[in-house]
Amino acid sequence: MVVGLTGGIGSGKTTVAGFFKDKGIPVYIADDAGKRLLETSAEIREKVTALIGKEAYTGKTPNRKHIASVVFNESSKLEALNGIIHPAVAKDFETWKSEQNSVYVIYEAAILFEAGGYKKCDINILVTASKEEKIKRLQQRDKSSIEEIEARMAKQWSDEQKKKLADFEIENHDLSLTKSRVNELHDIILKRGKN
Ligand SMILES: CC(C)(COP(=O)(O)OP(=O)(O)OC[C@H]1O[C@@H](n2cnc3c(N)ncnc32)[C@H](O)[C@@H]1O)[C@@H](O)C(=O)NCCC(=O)NCCS
Ligand SMILES: Nc1ncnc2c1ncn2[C@@H]1O[C@H](COP(=O)(O)OP(=O)(O)OP(=O)(O)O)[C@@H](O)[C@H]1O
Repeated sequence: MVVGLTGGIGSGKTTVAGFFKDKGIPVYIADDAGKRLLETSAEIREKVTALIGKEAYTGKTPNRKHIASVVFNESSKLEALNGIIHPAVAKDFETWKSEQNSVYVIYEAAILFEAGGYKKCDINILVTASKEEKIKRLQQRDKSSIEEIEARMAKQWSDEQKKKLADFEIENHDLSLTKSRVNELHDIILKRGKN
């Protein structure tokens, strides 16, 4: 089974994915794969340079801050970038999945619902936190400005929209409660795998 795991920026989805990993579950992080492919695929480099301009890369190294400043302020460019990265990530995930030996794997993606990836998952989990908590965590983690954070939030669906499509929610406030919820969902997923 493929279990999709998502949540808005700063909700704590990578932290939650880490708790599943601690239980021995293979975890694929689409954000990381996207970054790796942006760096290593010559085909993607060519397409992204054509879309964003020469400033997108310094040599072969992507200038992610510059790319982000362009796409999160211009929706058509974000859509085009998604159109370049998402099919490559989907292909990479299929290869990775075929190499795993587990009742289920976790597919962690920031825009699982927005981009439609949830349709390919057997179960979908949404990680939530309040807007204030998310902003506080991101400011601490990335030293991001409120404007940068809000520009990304504006490109994502609200939790209310996502909840309609999610099978389960993990409210991520207190980390020990989050961990217990992961244990509970792990048991539920294993049971489903047996049916
Ligand atoms: C624009 C890029 C270069 C910015 O890189 P950066 O290191 O600043 O951010 P990172 O990739 O770590 O993403 C951090 C968060 O930004 C948000 N975010 C990233 N991509 C998107 C997107 N396409 N739409 C909405 N929010 C997004 C998510 O909440 C994500 O968790 C990068 O995010 C990117 O290539 N995005 C487009 C491809 C994509 O959708 N990747 C994510 C899943 S494959
Ligand atoms: N329950 C929590 N209490 C306090 N801090 C937390 C909690 N959950 C996560 N964090 C911290 O908040 C930050 C954001 O968490 P994390 O990176 O897991 O979120 P994310 O949803 O994957 O973020 P992004 O959307 O940017 O990829 C991290 O520094 C993490 O250590």
